[in-house]
Amino acid sequence: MIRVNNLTKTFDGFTALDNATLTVPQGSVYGLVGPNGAGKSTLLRHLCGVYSPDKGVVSIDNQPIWENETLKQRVVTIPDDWHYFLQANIRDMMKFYRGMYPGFSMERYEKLKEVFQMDEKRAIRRLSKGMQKQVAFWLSLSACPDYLLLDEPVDGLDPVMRRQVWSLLLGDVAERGTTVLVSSHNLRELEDVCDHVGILDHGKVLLERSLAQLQDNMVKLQVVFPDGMTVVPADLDIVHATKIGRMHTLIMRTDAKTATERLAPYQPLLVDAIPLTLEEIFVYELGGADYAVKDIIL
Ligand SMILES: Nc1ncnc2c1ncn2[C@@H]1O[C@H](COP(=O)(O)OP(=O)(O)OP(=O)(O)O)[C@@H](O)[C@H]1O
Repeated sequence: MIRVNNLTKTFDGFTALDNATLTVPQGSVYGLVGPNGAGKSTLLRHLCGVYSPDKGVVSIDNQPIWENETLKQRVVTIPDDWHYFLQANIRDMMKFYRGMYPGFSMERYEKLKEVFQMDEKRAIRRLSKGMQKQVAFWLSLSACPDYLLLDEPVDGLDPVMRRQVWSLLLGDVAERGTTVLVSSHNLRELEDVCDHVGILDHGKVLLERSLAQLQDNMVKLQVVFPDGMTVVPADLDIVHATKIGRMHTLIMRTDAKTATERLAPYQPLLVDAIPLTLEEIFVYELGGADYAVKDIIL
């Protein structure tokens, strides 16, 4: 489990992380979402032990990661700007990873060669940006880490490779219990893969939730009320309502069963629960806050 408690980091008087607190449960895929400059990369650099906290605690499996060489061998990061030795080809970098990470599996490396289909003798600097990212995934997954930290991981990958990479990652989560923390600007991109989401803005974690919590707490219903009933009853806990013709679309802060029961006395002609997107849930969860939530996460 990853725990970040009241983490503060300041650069020359500028506060990049401001009392940030979050928890990434074991075996989860945690999406860290926030706009440019929110502090995502800075947080990830603390988690892989590159930065030391000014204040607060950053621990993995209850041990501080800072200057903890043994723990770092179980944590692999793919940063936004993945680094390689300038003259290295893929095989050279593989040897570097194999030396760094005791969990590195040559068998996995050979298997993944078939997925990524690249000539190991190719100089990495001659590869396209997207191909370099593929190499980063190839080597990182071969290292069989317990924790995988990904900064904007699929940027630069084509749609087919994105799907491929996500399927490999989710396979590792299911089979090996790998814990994945993934940062992104875009909640939409994380919708299908994350089971936990945290929102970071101006160095603060605005909220974090598990998907199960999110899905149980809010419901979207399409409702048609009987003739003559044009106004939605005020006693329903409605966070958002729209109407097209006779069809009301209601977002209510409860679960689908309770919502249907509460609508029953009004004898609706139709009640149909439809899925809420993660974006909708976050927008309405944060709806009362005095900032442009949509600008933060969409
Ligand atoms: N080494 C540094 N020195 C000075 N300021 C820094 C440093 N690293 C980060 N910052 C500042 O901290 C803030 C957060 O930066 P960070 O790179 O963590 O944001 P981010 O959420 O990853 O952004 P992006 O989505 O654009 O990559 C920014 O204002 C950035 O300028």
